[in-house]
Amino acid sequence: MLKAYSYAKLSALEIAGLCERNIDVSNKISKTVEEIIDRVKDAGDHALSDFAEKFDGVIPERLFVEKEELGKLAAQVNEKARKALQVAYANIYKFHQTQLAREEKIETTGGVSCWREYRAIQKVGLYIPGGTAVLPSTLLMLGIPAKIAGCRDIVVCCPPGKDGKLSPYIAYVAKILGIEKVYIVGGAQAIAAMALGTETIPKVSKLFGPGNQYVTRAKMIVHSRYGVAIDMPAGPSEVLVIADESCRPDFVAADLLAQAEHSPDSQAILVATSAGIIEKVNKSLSDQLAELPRMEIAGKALSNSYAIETANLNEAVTFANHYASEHLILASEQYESLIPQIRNAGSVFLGNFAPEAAGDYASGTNHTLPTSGFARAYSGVSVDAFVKKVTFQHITEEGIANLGPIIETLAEIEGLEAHRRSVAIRRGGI
Ligand SMILES: NC(=O)c1ccc[n+]([C@@H]2O[C@H](COP(=O)([O-])OP(=O)(O)OC[C@H]3O[C@@H](n4cnc5c(N)ncnc54)[C@H](O)[C@@H]3O)[C@@H](O)[C@H]2O)c1
Ligand SMILES: N[C@H](CO)Cc1c[nH]c[nH+]1
Ligand SMILES: [Zn+2]
Repeated sequence: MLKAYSYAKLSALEIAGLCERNIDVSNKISKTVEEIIDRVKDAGDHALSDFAEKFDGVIPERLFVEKEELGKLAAQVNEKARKALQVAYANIYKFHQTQLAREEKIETTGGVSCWREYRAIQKVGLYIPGGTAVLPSTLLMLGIPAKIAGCRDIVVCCPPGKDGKLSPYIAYVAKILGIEKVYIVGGAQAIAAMALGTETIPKVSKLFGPGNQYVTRAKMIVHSRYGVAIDMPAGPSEVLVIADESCRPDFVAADLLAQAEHSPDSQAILVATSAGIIEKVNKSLSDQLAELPRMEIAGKALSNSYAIETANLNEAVTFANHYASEHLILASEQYESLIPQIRNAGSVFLGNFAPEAAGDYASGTNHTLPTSGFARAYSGVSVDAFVKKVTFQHITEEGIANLGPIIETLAEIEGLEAHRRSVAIRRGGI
């Protein structure tokens, strides 16, 4: 099932090639997305309806979901689902609540104090995927930190279901979060709408959320073209599992399939310390794949994935650091000793009993994470992403007397006389 490579036989170039994914080499996705953005800019809501018909096969009656309709949809959610969403909400809230620690005021020089204060980003746009599967869990993952941060205007966009309506689960989560601005729009057009504003959809300052390659590319383009901030590129899901002899091959296969079922362009990578483990996992993959409702999607993702045999766990972690996966699972009893070596990963799952689905839904950590190697430089979503950190400083007369000569010398070095004078004038003479 998974094509296998031996790490020892791979050149640096081949390793780099294996680590590349979802790169729009022919610019095909970029071109499509640019056209969508331009159309939304020119035709606003009208373009949104056209694209809904073209890509979703339905035109929603209204883009905005009125409060009453939101309530009616939410009421359709059964008790079991409500309970599960509430437990997930409570755990995610608990984990995220502690993320805004107050920072101390620091006196850097006598009379000179500096500190930072958090300020919520006022207008944020949350994209909730809904192409092949509607993800109410994503609304929890984005809505909870936005609320904790104190964002004032929270706009949510989600593609229409086959009936042209919003999913009742999304409506229910919006209700528990107290979010009222919910719009039935999906894809790159939703990103363009929130970035530029339309007759109905408000323009926001920062965009959040995962999505397919069109959505992710759209976020990157509106960021560079229109200066709208984005959380990070969070595209097709991926997982890398490091496994040694202490792993459970059937658990490993189940975790690989859990990510593979997201989309055909997802990647599920196995890095194992023996060919025997790869063989066992491959056997289990075939057995388990045959039972999945989303077998076709998962099968395509697996054909776009691979396994690597390494000599030991250290080598396996070295590869994982190159790959920089969205999710990293350490399916080994030795997981603790590997933690300090991990450099690049969005979210890490330790031991044989930590399925990645736990982080997807309910353990408490955020599931909106960097893909395609962006975990080398980006973190997943947290409360931090919804705030700006503003620095403050207060300097007394004594403070400027203490630090002034240093500032004046630095201004002289840079040849910026007005800078020097702005200090000198306070010290009693230019
Ligand atoms: N990285 C993360 O944190 C994370 C989290 C959850 C999900 N995901 C990923 O999100 C993605 C969800 O994808 P999805 O497609 O199911 O939902 P989606 O909501 O991202 O995309 C659906 C939209 O894509 C647009 N679209 C579809 N085909 C198109 C085409 N040919 N041209 C232009 N636009 C087109 C349509 O407008 C449609 O509404 C998956 O790849 C999943 O792996 C990632
Ligand atoms: N695995 C996804 C992030 O890549 C998140 C998710 C939502 N629902 C199920 N899974
Ligand atoms: Zn998932």
